[in-house]
Amino acid sequence: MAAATLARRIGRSGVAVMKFKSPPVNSLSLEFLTEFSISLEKLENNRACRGVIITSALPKIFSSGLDITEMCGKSIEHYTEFWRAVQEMWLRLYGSNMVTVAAVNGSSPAGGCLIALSCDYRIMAENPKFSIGLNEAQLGIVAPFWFKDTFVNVVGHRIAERSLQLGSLHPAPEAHKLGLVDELVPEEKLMEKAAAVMAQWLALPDHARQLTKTMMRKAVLDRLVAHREEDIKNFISFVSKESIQKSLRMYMEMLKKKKS
Ligand SMILES: CCCCCCCC/C=C\C=C\CC(=O)SCCNC(=O)CCNC(=O)[C@H](O)C(C)(C)COP(=O)(O)OP(=O)(O)OC[C@H]1O[C@@H](n2cnc3c(N)ncnc32)[C@H](O)[C@@H]1OP(=O)(O)O
Repeated sequence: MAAATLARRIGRSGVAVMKFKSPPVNSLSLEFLTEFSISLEKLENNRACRGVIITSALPKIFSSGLDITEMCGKSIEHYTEFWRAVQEMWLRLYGSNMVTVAAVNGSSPAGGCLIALSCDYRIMAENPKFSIGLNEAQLGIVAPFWFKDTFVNVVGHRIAERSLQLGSLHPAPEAHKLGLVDELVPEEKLMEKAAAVMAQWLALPDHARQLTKTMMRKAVLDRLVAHREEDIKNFISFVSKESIQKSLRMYMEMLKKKKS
């Protein structure tokens, strides 16, 4: 696959490093999501792999979230395939038996934030120009219940409610204060710190850690599994509305104008 180049390396420590590399902004296209899920599945099935560090190969951007062009002016069949791929990615990452550490080395709005939230631990570069959050409301769209559940499980109900309603993108220091990221480190120390955190988590017996993780996350995962088709239908009916299409088009235009 060409668009989403994901470098993987499993060291002697049993840790893979996955680097998003889909210029210009690592947006989560259907192709990217499919490749990401396949990569996770391969690592999950590799007994030599016990943990994965997820980061970006691009400067300043971890991931710009779902590829908005995948949600604009496409067919029902396309929306169905795209949303199933988004669900699949989350089910694999949030439900992973591996230790997952996000080394967030750039901005991470919406779907990018979901990826970080789905990991076991988040370390972010301490650059106030980098921001992270579920900003869907700013685009005139609504974060689905499982994005919300994942967010609540990290920061708690009150912070999630305020942040989601306002569609806030939190600069790194604020994200740390809110508990949205666990640690801030200078950018050049990010991978070193991620490896140290990984070693700490891998020092425990896998079975005890994995069963505990399942216990903590199962209810939220089961909720999407039980309502997967309904969630796809909701997405299609939401995104097919002309008012939503208009909001998405205006948002894309705003992004382009910002450049000129
Ligand atoms: C009732 C219940 C119903 C439930 C229904 C559920 C419905 C849920 C539906 C959807 C959920 C969506 C979640 C998402 O993830 S939406 C995506 C949100 N993402 C963003 O808001 C980020 C937008 N991008 C930016 O803010 C910036 O691009 C940034 C990432 C900060 C990088 O800035 P910069 O380095 O300055 O780069 P540019 O802005 O110049 O961007 C370069 C080009 O990339 C294009 N771009 C950027 N982001 C996206 C994206 N997410 N998708 C597609 N394309 C993107 C941008 O337009 C530039 O393109 P070009 O060079 O052609 O001008």
